[in-house]
Amino acid sequence: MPAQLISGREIAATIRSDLAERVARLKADTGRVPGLATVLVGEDPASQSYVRMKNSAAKEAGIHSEQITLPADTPEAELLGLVAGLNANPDIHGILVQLPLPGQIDEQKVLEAIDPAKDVDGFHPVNVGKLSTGATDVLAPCTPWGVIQMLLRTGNSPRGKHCVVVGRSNIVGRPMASLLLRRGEGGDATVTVAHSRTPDLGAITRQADILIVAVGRPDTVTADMVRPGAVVIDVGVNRVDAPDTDRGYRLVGDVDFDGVREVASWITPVPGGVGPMTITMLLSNTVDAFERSLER
Ligand SMILES: Nc1nc(=O)c2c([nH]1)NC[C@@H]1CN(c3ccc(C(=O)N[C@@H](CCC(=O)O)C(=O)O)cc3)C=[N+]21
Repeated sequence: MPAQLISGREIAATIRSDLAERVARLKADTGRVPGLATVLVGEDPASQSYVRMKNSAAKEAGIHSEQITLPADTPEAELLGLVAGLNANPDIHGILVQLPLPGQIDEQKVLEAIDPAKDVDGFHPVNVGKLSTGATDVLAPCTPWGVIQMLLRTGNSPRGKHCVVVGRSNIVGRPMASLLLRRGEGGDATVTVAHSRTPDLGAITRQADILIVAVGRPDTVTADMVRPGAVVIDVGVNRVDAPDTDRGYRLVGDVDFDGVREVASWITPVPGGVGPMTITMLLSNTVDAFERSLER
């Protein structure tokens, strides 16, 4: 029997409608709404489309959303100045600087300039440090946080399971491992982290009850690398040429979907899997950041 699909699109829609209700209630109670600022430097088409999707999703949930677009040759100092202004802006509770940034800008410096309380990406070293020391009152990076929600909402709690994470990036692999290791709901897993340079990757991935793949290369995981009955989460979003389509490309994940779906018990599609959850958890983090700002 082929694997059941984990529809990120459906789970995201449920969470977004809950968020919209939460925002409406907060607005009735406080007269204010959460505010999100997205900053895009340059004109990379994929980044433009992600930022557009983030803004429209925010507006649909009733979140105030501002998009700031700067030219590709913006000096680092100017971007740092913009971030300082957003840090001081009482109508903005979440700041997202779209990555990657152009070469003249030191990404780490920009991420460190964002007020940790407004860091809805969860990339500031203070938030990274808190998460990796097990804090639960922290803004968690959107993609791995979305993966946790997908697991919980399909009855696939990671508690007591062997989770294998393939990929060690700061935006997915490392925070994914931290979340799975945390005490409490969504955590309590046994975690192995592997990556593209792991020799005999299949020997590791075949041990997984839950296999999470975030490498950024199509066909990184094939059917022979998956234990029958495993849950497979595909974080990859790769554009591959497809001259016969309108857009000229097709999106595929890091997992050989057609092969692996015959072996796994559950699997996420691409598109319609983790991607929509990433955007949803950004909204969720923005509402959380707003609520915490009210408590201060
Ligand atoms: N500061 C920062 N934060 C990010 O969260 C961030 C970033 N920079 N840079 C780039 C990556 C990538 N990312 C995605 C978000 C949504 C989809 C998504 O919704 N994908 C749809 C399809 C979209 C399409 O059709 O192109 C899907 O998978 O169904 C994908 C990728 C966020 N990122």
